[in-house]
Amino acid sequence: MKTIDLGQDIPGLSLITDFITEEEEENLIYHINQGQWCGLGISPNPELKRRTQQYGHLFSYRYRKVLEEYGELPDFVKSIVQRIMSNQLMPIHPNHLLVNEYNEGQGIMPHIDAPALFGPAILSLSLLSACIMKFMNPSNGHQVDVVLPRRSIVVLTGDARYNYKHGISKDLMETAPDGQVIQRKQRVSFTFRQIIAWEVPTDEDGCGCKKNKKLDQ
Ligand SMILES: O=C(O)CCC(=O)C(=O)O
Ligand SMILES: [Fe+2]
Repeated sequence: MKTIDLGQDIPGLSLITDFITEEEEENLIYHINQGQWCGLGISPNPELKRRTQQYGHLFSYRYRKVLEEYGELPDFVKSIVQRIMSNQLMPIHPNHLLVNEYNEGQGIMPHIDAPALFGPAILSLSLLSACIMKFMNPSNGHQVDVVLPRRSIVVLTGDARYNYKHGISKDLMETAPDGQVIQRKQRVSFTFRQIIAWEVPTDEDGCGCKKNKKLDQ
């Protein structure tokens, strides 16, 4: 495990490499392969252009609110959550786990995770394939590309969480700022978050984007 503080590029951004072992990665993939996927026409969240699974709570992208509490995060992530807490990566226990699958040619549009709904730390664990996460501050256009290696966890707090959009391109091949070429294969990510409210107050735009615009597809 090695912590890389990226605060010089974007305040509040850090990356921990080798956060999990290869055996742990295999075990996580084994368990999600037993789970129910949604997205790509399948409810809940049929409109998503990638497959997802949610644990802890069910968040609806269409209605931009939490619809249901499922209960505790599953046993197969308990040791990972303990590691998150013992390394003080989150101020409060995560109560939402979002699993995203990106096959070749799939990505996620630049977005800010709804500030009114999710807590101050957003963590994302990368499995099976590396990718580049693109950060962009809409108020000044500042852009930073960060390589997320396989089995690393990226931590977004402060500016990185609230003032920068993050997204992942659909490109099959990407070049990192250091010249490293990343060949995208199937990537699965585990995003750990704390749900702090079930819906955005009606007079507030909780996602940092235009009203009625879909949240983060
Ligand atoms: O796949 C990732 O690492 C990021 C996912 C993400 O940003 C999200 O679902 O809000
Ligand atoms: Fe996000």
